[in-house]
This record gives sequence, C-alpha cells and structure tokens, in this order.
Amino acid sequence: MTFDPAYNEPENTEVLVKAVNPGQPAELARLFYAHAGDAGADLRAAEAFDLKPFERALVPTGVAIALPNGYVGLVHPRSGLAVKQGVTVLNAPGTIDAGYRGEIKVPLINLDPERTAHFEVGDRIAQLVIQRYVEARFVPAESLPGSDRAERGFGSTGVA
Ligand SMILES: O=c1ccn([C@H]2C[C@H](O)[C@@H](COP(=O)(O)OP(=O)(O)OP(=O)(O)O)O2)c(=O)[nH]1
Repeated sequence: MTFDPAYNEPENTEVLVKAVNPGQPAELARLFYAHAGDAGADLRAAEAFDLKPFERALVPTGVAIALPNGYVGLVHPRSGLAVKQGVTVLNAPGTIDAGYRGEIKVPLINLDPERTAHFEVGDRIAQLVIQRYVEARFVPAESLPGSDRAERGFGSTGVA
C-alpha cells in the first residue's frame, strides 16, 4: 500500500550516500525508507559485534553522506531493538551535521541487565531521520520578552 497522496507533503531533497569501505556488502550503503511515510531510513552494522549487559560500543555503519546545507541527520533508536533487546542509542538523537563527511557511527548501549545482544553485519541498529534546521542569530539581551510560562519548568505543572 502506498501513502495516501491526500496526506503527502512531498518535500524531499537529494542526499549523496557513499560506501565507506570498497569491499563492503552493497546493501550496507543503500539508505532507503522501508515504507512510504516512514521518517527514518535504517542504518546497518558494518561489522559483527556483541554487547554485554550495560556495555556500549561505537558501531560503524559503512556509510558517509553529504547533506545539503540547512539539513541535519538525526540518529534515532529503533523501537524494536529497545523493546526486545534493551539496546538503544546512547546519545539519542545523534546529530549528523550537514558538513560532516565521515562515516556515520552509532553509539549503542545494551541496557538489558542479563542478556548479551549479538549483531551481524547488515543488522539494522538505528534509523536516520533527515530534517531541516534553522540557523539562529544569537543576540545578547539584558531582558527577555514576557510569556505565559515565564520561568516555570521542571515539573511545575505536576508529574501525573
Ligand atoms: O551519533 C552520532 C553523532 C555524531 N556523529 C558524527 C557526525 C557529526 O557531525 C559529528 C560530530 O558530532 P557531535 O557534534 O555530536 O560531536 P561532538 O562530541 O560535539 O564532537 P565534535 O567536537 O567533533 O563536534 O560526529 C556520528 O557519526 N554519529
């Protein structure tokens, strides 16, 4: 089934994707959306590894990308990995800057207290979401405009 075109906002941009290692399996360097309407394209492990309980590792993905200026790549966890294995992205969401041309790597952590998680080459470890960002002009100010929330935060509305 395709995405209902009535709800389709067709903003898109070209992103160049390069295989980092010449001999790596071709599917590693293919970034794509599994379903129409998906926000994230899966990132895959370029090497096999184990994560013992509470162990972390910086996992290579075998891909480097060139984002147009004004776009950022955000590396999000996969919910299935989190729910089934307790494995998540330690720095979620990881930030891939538009100017970064190096290999995308994913800091993963195994939060399962008992089970070691095993990954093979090509296993999906995280997902890459491409978004626009705004470059701010940071302006020093003596005072800030008023607002409804003002300085209240950190649970000021209660916790439930
Ligand atoms: O999960 C991540 C996060 C970052 N990066 C790459 C792309 C990013 O553009 C670069 C720098 O990331 P970040 O700004 O988060 O790192 P930093 O710790 O602030 O290091 P730096 O001093 O290099 O900016 O590292 C990844 O490959 N994976």
